[in-house]
Amino acid sequence: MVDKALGGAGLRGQSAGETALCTVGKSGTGLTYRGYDIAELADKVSFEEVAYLLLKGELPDAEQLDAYRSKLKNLRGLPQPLKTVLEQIPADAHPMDVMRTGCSMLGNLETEAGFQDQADIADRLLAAFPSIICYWYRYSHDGVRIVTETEDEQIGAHFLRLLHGKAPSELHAKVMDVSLILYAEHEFNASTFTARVCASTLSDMHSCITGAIGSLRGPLHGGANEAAMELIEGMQDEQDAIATLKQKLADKEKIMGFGHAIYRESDPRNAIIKGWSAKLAEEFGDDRLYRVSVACEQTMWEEKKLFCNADFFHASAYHFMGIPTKLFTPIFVCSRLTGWAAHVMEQRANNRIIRPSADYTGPEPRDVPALNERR
Ligand SMILES: CC(=O)SCCNC(=O)CCNC(=O)[C@H](O)C(C)(C)COP(=O)(O)OP(=O)(O)OC[C@H]1O[C@@H](n2cnc3c(N)ncnc32)[C@H](O)[C@@H]1OP(=O)(O)O
Ligand SMILES: O=C([O-])CC(=O)C(=O)O
Repeated sequence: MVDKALGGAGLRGQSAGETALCTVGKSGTGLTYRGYDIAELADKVSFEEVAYLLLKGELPDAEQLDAYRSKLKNLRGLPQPLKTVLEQIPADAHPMDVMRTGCSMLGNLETEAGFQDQADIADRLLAAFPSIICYWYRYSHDGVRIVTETEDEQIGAHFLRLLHGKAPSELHAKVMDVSLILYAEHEFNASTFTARVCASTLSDMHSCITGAIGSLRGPLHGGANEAAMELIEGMQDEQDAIATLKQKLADKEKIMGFGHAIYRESDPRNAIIKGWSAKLAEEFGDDRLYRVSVACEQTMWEEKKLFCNADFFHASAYHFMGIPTKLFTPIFVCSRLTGWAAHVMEQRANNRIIRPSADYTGPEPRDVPALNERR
């Protein structure tokens, strides 16, 4: 029998294809990448190892990991025409639009000549995305042209160094690494499905990823981490959090960072990022945002049986690390690029154009009236 919540509109509960990349809501804590449980990956490996796992099929051995990290480090520079484009984008642009333009522009400069290039293009985007967003942000907000090549082994630490102009603390580097792991892959979510639909027409990698960025931008998907931050930053304390949420629920407002299309009781990524947010709050010295977040979590469960998804505690965690709210969803892009590209490759390897049918609800067949007969 179809779970009511998983039936109906939005293709909910319907299989739209096969994947060997990920399971959501099935085994272990409820999320696996190529068979490995998310909790174990977040505990034991780095984001570069997860990227390798998703893009190349297996976890790397020590030698492969070293070589992969060196390769990515060498791909962090941006071509001058791309920097010139980024310098034209105003400071008040939405950073997700910057990501979309950056990816698309790179597609003009480093076009995928054929599918034999796909793995290299994916690696290039993985290395270049933090450079694109931070180059634009630092130029448009601080007036500096940053050097995007750094010696950081890990992409999370590299991102924080580009953003803040100094090496991150060990704790911040660790949390960024875990965050990138948590966001890397999630089966047939809206943005990944966008990438696969585009791939199914045999389009190029940059087009698939550019489309996926557009889908992730919305507040019902990746944009929820920014919306969650906007919600909690106005809350003074736990009592305020409870009262605000009850009012919003009474007004039938959607609370961003809660609920999920597939999970029914919890999102396994939440407990992990929540734990790191608690540690960051302690270090930050002011735990208000953590406390109000916990009050929101309890209230939403008591009132609606709705739970925090991956985005909710990411808001406080990123804030504690000094990351501006508008860069939250671009970080998601820097991570999910791995899942998107892996899905594009998987789609290409066993492709049939994705073209579902629709249930027609329009008028019965009729004659075209002459112009002077139309009202
Ligand atoms: C990384 C990610 O992309 S995770 C998702 C991030 N998005 C958000 O956090 C946005 C807020 N959440 C939502 O809008 C939804 O929960 C979605 C988009 C994630 C899933 O949507 P759906 O699959 O349609 O949700 P679902 O079928 O479980 O909804 C059941 C009921 O709960 C309500 N509901 C679901 N989420 C919320 C919420 N966050 N706040 C208030 N009510 C909610 C729905 O309106 C629906 O009510 P109804 O039956 O009266 O219409
Ligand atoms: O799976 C979904 O629908 C949304 C989500 O959590 C993700 O993409 O990480």
